[in-house]
Amino acid sequence: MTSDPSALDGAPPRSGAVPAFELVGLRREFADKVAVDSIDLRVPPGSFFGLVGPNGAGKTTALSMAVGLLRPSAGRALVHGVDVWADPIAAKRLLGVLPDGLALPERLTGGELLTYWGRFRQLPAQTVADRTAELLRVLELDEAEQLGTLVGEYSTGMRKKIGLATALLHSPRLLVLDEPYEAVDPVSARVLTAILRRFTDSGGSVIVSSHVMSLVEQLCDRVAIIARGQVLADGTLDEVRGAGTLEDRFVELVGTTDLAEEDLTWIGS
Ligand SMILES: Nc1ncnc2c1ncn2[C@@H]1O[C@H](COP(=O)(O)OP(=O)(O)OP(=O)(O)O)[C@@H](O)[C@H]1O
Repeated sequence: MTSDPSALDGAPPRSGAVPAFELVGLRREFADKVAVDSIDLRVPPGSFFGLVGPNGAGKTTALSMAVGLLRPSAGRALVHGVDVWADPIAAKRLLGVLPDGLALPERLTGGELLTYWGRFRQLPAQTVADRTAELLRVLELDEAEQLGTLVGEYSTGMRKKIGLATALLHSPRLLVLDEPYEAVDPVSARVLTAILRRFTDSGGSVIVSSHVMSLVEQLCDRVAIIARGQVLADGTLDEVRGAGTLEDRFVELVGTTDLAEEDLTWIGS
């Protein structure tokens, strides 16, 4: 990874390569609320990028606009130079997405869902069959498949995993994953990390959103901290966290809400 101090605080890295992911003045209002306030971000190819921020910071709104799920009020989102809103078909070929609160067809098994998804993506039938079997095995969903378990009967973590499998199936160049580790058990989390690392090692780029600073610190080589719809820091992990931890930097930028002596005194009374 490049270590470019100009990448701090929203300034783009100087690298000439087309970014894997770029947001330019991306903005979204809901009535009179500004959820995402004209943000700029550039993520070089091969990055493992973490988007962190407190609840309500605008992470899901920004990522939803960036992958073509939510129309921006203003600005642009580009995937490997392709404008997601001007050329959605080309952009979506490059993109694998795990959205927040993914709506899945509940009456299909995981295998049926992947088969349907692969055909919808116009992949050859044999490729879909091979990748489906492999993904179900690696993500430990094969036993549920053998039992005929429907996606509607999946646990929250299993739903995350099948969602990730749909994002990977067409072998995209960029993965955008909203809270991929949420509700995933530690063993599955290791498998997920191994998959994502293999993906970046082979030249793919990953964007994850998370609240878990230690996880982002362990996984990501680039980070942005967002709060109140604005990017407060952006750069390599070392640039953003400086001499302390990412959590220290996060708290310093975002602020804390301390529990006062007189708050919630009725608890345990
Ligand atoms: N459909 C909507 N209608 C109105 N306001 C919305 C809508 N979606 C999001 N918001 C508001 O936009 C802001 C950003 O929300 P968003 O879900 O993007 O935050 P987030 O960083 O993903 O939060 P969390 O970490 O809690 O998931 C919040 O104030 C939220 O209330």
